[in-house]
Amino acid sequence: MSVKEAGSSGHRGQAAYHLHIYPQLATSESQAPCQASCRVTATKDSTTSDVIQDAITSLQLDGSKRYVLVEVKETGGEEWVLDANDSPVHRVLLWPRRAQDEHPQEDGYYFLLQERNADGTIKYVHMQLMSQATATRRLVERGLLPRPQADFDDLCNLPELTEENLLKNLKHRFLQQKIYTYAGSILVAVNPFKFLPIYNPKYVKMYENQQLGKLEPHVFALADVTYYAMLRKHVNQCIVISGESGSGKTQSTNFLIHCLTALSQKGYASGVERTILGAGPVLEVLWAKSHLCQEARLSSACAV
Ligand SMILES: Nc1ncnc2c1ncn2[C@@H]1O[C@H](COP(=O)(O)OP(=O)(O)OP(=O)(O)O)[C@@H](O)[C@H]1O
Repeated sequence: MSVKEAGSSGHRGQAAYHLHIYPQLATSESQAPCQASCRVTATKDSTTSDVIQDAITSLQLDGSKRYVLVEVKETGGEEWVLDANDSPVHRVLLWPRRAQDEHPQEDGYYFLLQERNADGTIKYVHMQLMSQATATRRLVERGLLPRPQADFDDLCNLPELTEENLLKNLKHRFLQQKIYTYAGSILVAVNPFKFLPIYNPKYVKMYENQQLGKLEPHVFALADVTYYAMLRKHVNQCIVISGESGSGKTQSTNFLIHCLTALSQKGYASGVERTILGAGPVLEVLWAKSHLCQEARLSSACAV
């Protein structure tokens, strides 16, 4: 992140800007890098020394040590050590417009706060990691590696399949109101507990006769491939819906039936859907009674 105009509250009535500064320092004992970042308010007249001083205060760093401010430009991985009298705000105003707004550090254009050694050279931490990251970035820029993707609509495409990555991906998508994610031909649904406007006839039409995975994951896509597989192969199809209590199985069944009846009727105002949905609870009871096993509560069936 870089700079954000903060109105005219700066020194001497000048426009003030927020500079985002990422410390790249090693703590003396563990040599683990310091992670926090800070936001410093500066004007065009603020020098690098002023900004470093504010960052030291904000990050509660050891003021007896010497620090440098390094401007990082993503393009080409350029890094520039600022002189004590340079104006960091002036540097930022030369960045592309989009880079001047707040953005994640991985999008480039930011400041690093690094420590100087006694001889004036910069004390680099995690050189290996940094050069690895720079090398990867350059390979991406040259098109030799795929661009890192923000989220994956199919969990099978995760670069590293770990529980943490999987949950992170589901959460990232959920926060963008993308409640459905594929895992191959399996559809994972995260219960939003609120109505989302993604179940109207427009969506039935959009997913009709489309290959699974071509469009954004959706329960209608599953209904559609099942319906057309039945028509093509003349074989009964089965959709298994599983999840803990309250996860949205009944709701998903209703959406599936809604889509299946719409596809079979080619009209959306049919009474068939209401009849099938109305029969659901009765079918569930019959199913549970005919399967007198311990898991009866967890099982239900609906034949259309
Ligand atoms: N896709 C969805 N969109 C909006 N709300 C949903 C969705 N799925 C589930 N819900 C909400 O979650 C509630 C619980 O869902 P549902 O009754 O389908 O769970 P269930 O898995 O069938 O539970 P149980 O196993 O206890 O019968 C619903 O009443 C509904 O409010």
